[in-house]
Amino acid sequence: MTTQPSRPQFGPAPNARAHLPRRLRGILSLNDFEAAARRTLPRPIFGYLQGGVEDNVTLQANHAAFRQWLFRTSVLVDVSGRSQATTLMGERYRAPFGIAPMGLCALFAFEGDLVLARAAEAAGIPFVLSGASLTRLEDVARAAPTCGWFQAYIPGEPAHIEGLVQRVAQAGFRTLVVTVDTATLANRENNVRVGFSTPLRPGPRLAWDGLVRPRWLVGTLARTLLERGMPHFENAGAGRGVPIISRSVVRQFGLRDHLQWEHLALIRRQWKGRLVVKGVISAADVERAGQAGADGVILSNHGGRQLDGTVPPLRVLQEAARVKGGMALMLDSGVRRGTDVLKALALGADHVFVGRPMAYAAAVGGQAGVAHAIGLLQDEIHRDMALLGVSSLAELHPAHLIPA
Ligand SMILES: Cc1cc2nc3c(=O)[nH]c(=O)nc-3n(C[C@H](O)[C@H](O)[C@H](O)COP(=O)(O)O)c2cc1C
Repeated sequence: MTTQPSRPQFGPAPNARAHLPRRLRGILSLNDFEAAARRTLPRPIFGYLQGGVEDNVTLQANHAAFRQWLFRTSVLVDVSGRSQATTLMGERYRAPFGIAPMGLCALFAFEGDLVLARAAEAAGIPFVLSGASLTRLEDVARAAPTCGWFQAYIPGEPAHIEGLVQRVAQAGFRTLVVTVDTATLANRENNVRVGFSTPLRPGPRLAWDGLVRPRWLVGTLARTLLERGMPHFENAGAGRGVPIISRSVVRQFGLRDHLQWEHLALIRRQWKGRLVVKGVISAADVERAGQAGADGVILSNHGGRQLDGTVPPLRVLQEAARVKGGMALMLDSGVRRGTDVLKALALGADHVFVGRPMAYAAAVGGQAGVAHAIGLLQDEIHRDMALLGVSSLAELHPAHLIPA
């Protein structure tokens, strides 16, 4: 037993959040960002970001999955030196979570991808740039030289794979995430209902949706058009894709329903950096990813945006942990709380990713908003580790959990 020098703990002071921009002061948890983003973003854009697929069975199950586990705590253990720093695929990160890849972030906030990348870089957590993003991947690589990962959808034609892989490597990314749960486009009825499409079609409805969100109209759309020009899909392949607003252009998604594990093996042969497979949801596929030479997998159901009724990743985590071999095992879909992060790590995850709340945070508060979101989750993990009775993440174990 060691005697600690006195380390006073202060409770929440009345002005504890005075340093935050006014818009962020009432945001006490990641969940609080959603309502604020709804007030900030035009209806079609918020709808695209928030939406799931069909009846939202998976979207709801993702959140319920974390509630199906409850903690067994250890008390009177010295947790004064606790740390949430972690090593993942040979890199050191300051927290066990990162920002999941999301398309179109430059529509949520001015320079949205850069805002997310810079906030992650400053906090020492990974940020995954989406292959459906509107910012040139080379610019994001500069903004997040140590924490930037790139996510690609496998181009349907093998000839296009090489060009993309070369471009990502030349930009300086060291981790390539290949998303594999998109054999075809999902049935996002929600997008139709809210008037969202890619490209967005200009018209009276879109104009009205923008006019009733003047802060977004001026601060994000007008500023982007003036300073950066019309956003395009920049990173779907080796070259530039279609613009985000157009009356007539049709976005070609390319056929992906013929892709197989051999295509992943082809990428493995060309990509010399770390390779992560995102969107697997079964132990059998985790094993196949390992056989194809992946360095890691992200268990994910795309945040409930692909096949409705897919099992939440948390439910398959333990079976995946048994077969992961030397791969890093990661998870996303529904992570909102420090307790969610600790539950996932206790069940075998090495790292988790958060999607929507980070985009909401960018919409509400730009880089300060994302920094606030990251800080909230870090604070929760730090507090929860103490209450749970662990000093390092390596101590987390299934024995910390009991089914609800
Ligand atoms: C608006 C939006 C766009 C997304 N775009 C992509 C994408 O381009 N590539 C990808 O692999 N996953 C994409 N995803 C899925 C996320 O990477 C992640 O799996 C999911 O958001 C995690 O669930 P959560 O939002 O509940 O945290 C997207 C998710 C959202 C909400």
